[in-house]
Amino acid sequence: MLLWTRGARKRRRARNFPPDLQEGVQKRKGHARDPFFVFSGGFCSPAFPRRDLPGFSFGTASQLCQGGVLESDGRTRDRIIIPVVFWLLVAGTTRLSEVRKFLSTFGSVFRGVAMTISVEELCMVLEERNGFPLNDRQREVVAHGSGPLLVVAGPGTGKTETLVARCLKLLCCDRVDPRAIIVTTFTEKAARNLEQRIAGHMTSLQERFPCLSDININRLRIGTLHSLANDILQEYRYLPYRNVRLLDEVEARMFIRRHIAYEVRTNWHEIISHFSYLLGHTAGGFSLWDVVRMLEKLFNWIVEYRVDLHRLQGAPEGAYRQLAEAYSFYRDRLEEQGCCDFAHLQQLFLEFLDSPQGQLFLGGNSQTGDPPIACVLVDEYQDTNPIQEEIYFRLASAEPHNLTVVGDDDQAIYRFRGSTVECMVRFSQRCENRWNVRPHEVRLQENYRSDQRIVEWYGWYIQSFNLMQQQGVRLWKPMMVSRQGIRGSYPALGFLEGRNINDLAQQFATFVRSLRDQGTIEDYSQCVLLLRSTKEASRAAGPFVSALRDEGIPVYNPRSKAYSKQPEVREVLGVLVTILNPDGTDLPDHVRDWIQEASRVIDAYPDLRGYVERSRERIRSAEGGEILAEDFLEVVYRILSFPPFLGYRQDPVRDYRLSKLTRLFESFGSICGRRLERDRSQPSVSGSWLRSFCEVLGGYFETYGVDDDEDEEVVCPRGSFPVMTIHQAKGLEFDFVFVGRLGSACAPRGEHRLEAEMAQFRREPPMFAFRPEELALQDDVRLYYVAYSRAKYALILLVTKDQLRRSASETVSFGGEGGVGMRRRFQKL
Ligand SMILES: Nc1ncnc2c1ncn2[C@@H]1O[C@H](COP(=O)(O)OP(=O)(O)OP(=O)(O)O)[C@@H](O)[C@H]1O
Repeated sequence: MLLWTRGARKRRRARNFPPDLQEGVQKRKGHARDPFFVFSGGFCSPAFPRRDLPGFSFGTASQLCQGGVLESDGRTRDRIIIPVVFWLLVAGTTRLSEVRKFLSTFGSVFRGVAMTISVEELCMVLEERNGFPLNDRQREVVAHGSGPLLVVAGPGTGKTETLVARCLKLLCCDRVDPRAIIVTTFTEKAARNLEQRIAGHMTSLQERFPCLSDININRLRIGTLHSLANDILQEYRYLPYRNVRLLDEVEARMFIRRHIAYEVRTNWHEIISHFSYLLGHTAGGFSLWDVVRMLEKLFNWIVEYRVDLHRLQGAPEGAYRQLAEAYSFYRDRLEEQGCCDFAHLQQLFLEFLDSPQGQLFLGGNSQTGDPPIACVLVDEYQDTNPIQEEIYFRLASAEPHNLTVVGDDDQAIYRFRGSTVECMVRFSQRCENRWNVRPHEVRLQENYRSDQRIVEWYGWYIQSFNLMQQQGVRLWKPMMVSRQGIRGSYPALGFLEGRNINDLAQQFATFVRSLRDQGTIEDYSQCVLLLRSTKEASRAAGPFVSALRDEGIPVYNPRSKAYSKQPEVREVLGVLVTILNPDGTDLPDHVRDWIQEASRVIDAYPDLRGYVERSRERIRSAEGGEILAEDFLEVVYRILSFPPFLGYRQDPVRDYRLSKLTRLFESFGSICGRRLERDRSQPSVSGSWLRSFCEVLGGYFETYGVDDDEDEEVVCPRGSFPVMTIHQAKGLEFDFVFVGRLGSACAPRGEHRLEAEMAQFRREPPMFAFRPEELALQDDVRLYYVAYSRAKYALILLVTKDQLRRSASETVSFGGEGGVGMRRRFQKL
């Protein structure tokens, strides 16, 4: 259906229409005929050849109605709605508000206008694409109308798929403007995954229902809360965020080291002695990097847990008052240097939401055509922190508070990064207190991942702890059921028992080998070994990794913290220092090692050697204090342009490592400067710059350990056996899951003590307070719960005899009944 008007009077009226229609009017201005309004969806049949009309703009009736829910059969649409709208336009009632009023009044009578599809039609297309129908609970989430919604989704219950379907329902059935929807999740990788799934489904939906073809999902606001906050603050050119450089994690640490750590060590040392528990040791002798680690945690905590600074300043204990001073000092330095870290980005975003610009963002901006924020969808809500919780509540502050949160409180394992499960556990209470609305709650309980015996085991496991039954620890859930129908010919729950760790590792490697030799698995990447730490040290993954390698099984262990030990990394570092300090004077031992490794490649590759010699000569012959032509990063890029580094870049793993190194160099350069100056007394670049280069980068590797980057698309390369931390395996699934290093004591760690201690300073204290020991146990139980729920066909525990002997008291990994209960349920292999 096509509507058009003639003459200037009508054209003036057209200004009342949404911007994209106006644009169409403008485009047609110079044409012989006067403007066309082409309404897609309900106003034109699906077969209408819209793409054949270049220069025309298309609008939908729901854009007119601003996202009202409108559905109808074609007859109602063609015979009643369209003629009446046509009549309204011809009769001169082209005021948008009147057309809207008509549509919303009669839309409900006729069940709307068919530029939308029904939830059934949506689910049908999703089912065709996925190969499975959504279950009733999942449909309930998808079909939920308005108001807050809490989805408690156990492992493998398809929560991501359900969230994707709900987002599509808002777009296709409710016709909410994509710009009015915010979708967030915990990591960039997960955000991209959501985006891809939505885009994939949307393509099929648009092919099937051409009336949806005007939906542009590129306009969806989808990402992590950090990335969205950054984009929105820039888009709105929020004054306090203009010309501000966002520091990434590495830069923020280097910033603290350069600008704050020394001050704290000299002026505010009570902080260091009081909070030394954050470093895992209590004795003195802290390096500057130790202080950085401590301050990073404290400053983030202050911002993310919304500490009341006045209360902290007024505390009787000196350490608290000093902390308040040090924090203010840090904030001032950030401001002075025009920088912002991730925690303060959230703080700024919260302030923005209260500003007039923020109100425009939330309430809609008629000038830019941005609609009001209508729906907020949050995945992995269990990993939220209090400042993020506040942001979500502000984003959804307009009635009817369309805030959908999805997560599993039992899989909250990121307290050490500042997340707290309390946001999820108290969500309903918070909605009631704040909005006087009780959210609709849906519990997804059908598991599509694991054998029923595995599902029963981890369901029992988490409930077997009295502590987990206490109020405020976890949400109530029904027992999960497995819908996968997986049943292997081998035990779903088994354990391997070794005389000692080396014997256990050997048994494990032989068992893995036999799985493949007997054809139970086709590829080692169908399995995984999950550990708390995958460092290849004797107390962590070392014995298992060696045993696998001895069996000839290739191992994939990207989080071994061995990044700085990789030859290509050390060679680049060594070549760089060889150039910058030609005489090799005043260098710490670890840097001498780099140089030694580099000398081998410099000797072996003439082009590289030529460049190194020329550069050294330039530095030697420069005047003291002279600024050199090439800055530090230019030298790095030149080094990488010569063999062997050029060749290394053909190998994806080495290429990742070198890219990561250049990112680290860039971070260092942005904080400590890139310009190279000839030292006044030595034939090298400035001694102080060189010292900070060696200390900062060398110290960084040592303090934080650096992991290899992982290929984001490939969980584990085919042919290799993955060894992963439990954190790393979150969200993944494997046919055979081995869990090792069980039963480690759950002593409270820094984050637990900090949370318990600092709760008194929070603007909004937690609803339920726990002791550090309780928090530690809860976290460890959740960690093993995540590990156990990754298994599809078989879960195999790796235990030593000694562990089993002690296991009556070591319930943390075996459940409330200890090893006795575990042995009853698991079969010895
Ligand atoms: N209704 C369904 N019928 C069959 N399979 C389903 C259904 N819903 C989801 N699945 C499948 O279940 C598996 C688990 O889904 P998904 O990865 O979204 O789980 P999850 O809830 O995010 O798990 P976790 O919390 O453990 O990461 C996926 O392979 C998904 O395709």
